[in-house]
Amino acid sequence: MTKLSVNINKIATLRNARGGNVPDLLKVAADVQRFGAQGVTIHPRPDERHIRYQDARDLIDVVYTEYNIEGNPMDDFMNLVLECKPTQVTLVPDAVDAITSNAGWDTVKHQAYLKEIITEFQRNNIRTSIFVDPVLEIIEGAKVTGTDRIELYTEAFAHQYGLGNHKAIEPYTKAAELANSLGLGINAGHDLSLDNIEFFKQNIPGLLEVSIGHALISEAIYLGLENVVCLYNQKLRD
Ligand SMILES: CC(=O)[C@@H](O)[C@H](O)COP(=O)(O)O
Ligand SMILES: NCC(=O)COP(=O)(O)O
Repeated sequence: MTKLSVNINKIATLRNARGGNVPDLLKVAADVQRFGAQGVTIHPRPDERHIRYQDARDLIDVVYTEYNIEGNPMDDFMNLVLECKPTQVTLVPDAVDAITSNAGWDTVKHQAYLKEIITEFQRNNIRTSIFVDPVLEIIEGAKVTGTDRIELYTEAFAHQYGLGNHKAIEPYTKAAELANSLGLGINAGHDLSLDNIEFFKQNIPGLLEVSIGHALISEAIYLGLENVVCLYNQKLRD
């Protein structure tokens, strides 16, 4: 069974739009777990445009499944993760002004840097995962960093699959086979959705966890919209 970790960034985006506490991020985190998610993911960004650093702290008492914090390991992020002690930290090399995560690590070029950071998190009993493209040298480089897991960056797969190009899965399958042979755990995420998740899962041996946010929250809106419009109409009847 592959674990589903729900990324709740978008709930915080919606909350921040009005400055209050609707929707309630902590309630959503509690609810997704009650509904069956095996993990909660957040990606606090330096500008706190969605998840705030205080949210990461408040979630410690709410997340009783796997708590996964993603981000670029700059000093503030490192300190936050070491304070929160989540189940897993996922290191993502995104620029401060990136709209969303848009690249995996170059695990060859940044090997010494990653090794040092990974060692620090592991010393604090935090499992590590690093965000990578499905490139064989990059997977080999990831092994040398000492990371427990990799997270396959699935944007390219999701995009191509949406265009009908099912062959786009091939580099991911090969990367997963190599990761398995090297003893690296495999996570995956970015733009996974109800449309592509089944095919992805079927083609990735040993897929331990997927973190899904943007599509899942959008799908929740669509799948809940009919119900909510009906509920309003019931209350508005003469
Ligand atoms: C690491 C990754 O793939 C991300 O998808 C991410 O956590 C989403 O971040 P945003 O919600 O800020 O786009
Ligand atoms: N690690 C990927 C993640 O948490 C969610 O990415 P997305 O589903 O919002 O694209």
